[in-house]
Amino acid sequence: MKALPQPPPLNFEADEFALFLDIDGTLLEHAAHPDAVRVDDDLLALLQAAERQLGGALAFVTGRSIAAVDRLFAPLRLPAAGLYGLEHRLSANGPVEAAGEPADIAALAEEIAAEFDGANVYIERKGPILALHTRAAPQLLARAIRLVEQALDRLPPGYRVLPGNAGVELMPLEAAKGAAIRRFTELPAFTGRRPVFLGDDTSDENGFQAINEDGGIAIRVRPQGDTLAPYGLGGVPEAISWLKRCAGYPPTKAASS
Ligand SMILES: O=P(O)(O)OC[C@H]1O[C@H](O[C@H]2O[C@H](CO)[C@@H](O)[C@H](O)[C@H]2O)[C@H](O)[C@@H](O)[C@@H]1O
Ligand SMILES: [Mg+2]
Repeated sequence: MKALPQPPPLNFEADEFALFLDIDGTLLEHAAHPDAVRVDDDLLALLQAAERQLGGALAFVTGRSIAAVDRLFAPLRLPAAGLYGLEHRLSANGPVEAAGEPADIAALAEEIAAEFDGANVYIERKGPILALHTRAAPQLLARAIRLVEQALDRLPPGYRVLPGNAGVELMPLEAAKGAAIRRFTELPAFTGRRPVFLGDDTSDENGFQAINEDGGIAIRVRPQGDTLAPYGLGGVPEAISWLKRCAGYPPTKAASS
């Protein structure tokens, strides 16, 4: 694959951009368990500065639940689309439109937990989405994917399986980051701005597609294989550095006084 060019630095203060951020693999390095990632004070301060400069046009767009995002980034709260857009919080202090766990997904979660009893596989129950994490037991990835694919045949229509490098997720068809981003771009705080989306994963490609169609800037972090994003950044440190340049962070003494 041809190396992607780096995105040009943007001026977040220019009232021109709306920023959408994936979390894992984009802002945070991966860890063996979803709860093992850490948000440091520097990242929090960067996000706060960016939110201010963008006039509030900043949102997380993630596969995590919004409750999990809030725990991670406390005390910072941002507008967020969680569960690939099945959950929304349209403004920083607004209510969360949460998604519950259907009975058939609850039953499947119990069944799969029994299958992997004693194995180092983390089963994350996220309302209508079931994620099996095998990062700590890579030899079990193929079995996890097989189990979820077999389960798909027994579920009512409307679900799909999204295999990854370190796990597999079963999710409703309407869970898609592109639609999640577009929900924000219709809001007063975001509308009329050029959307910019940073993501690192297959599940972000649908977001890149929407961003491309809407004249925005799509950036894939640690690009591997095909991507719809025209720009790339080498990894989490490069993504953070680029965001810092765009936000002029940390501020120089003259700028902050
Ligand atoms: O859309 P994202 O913000 O990138 O979230 C995607 C998933 O992130 C989390 O899982 C991933 O990160 C974990 C921590 O590094 C890692 O242990 C796991 O293997 C990864 O899949 C989160 O737990 C999921 O719910 C998100 O869907
Ligand atoms: Mg990610």
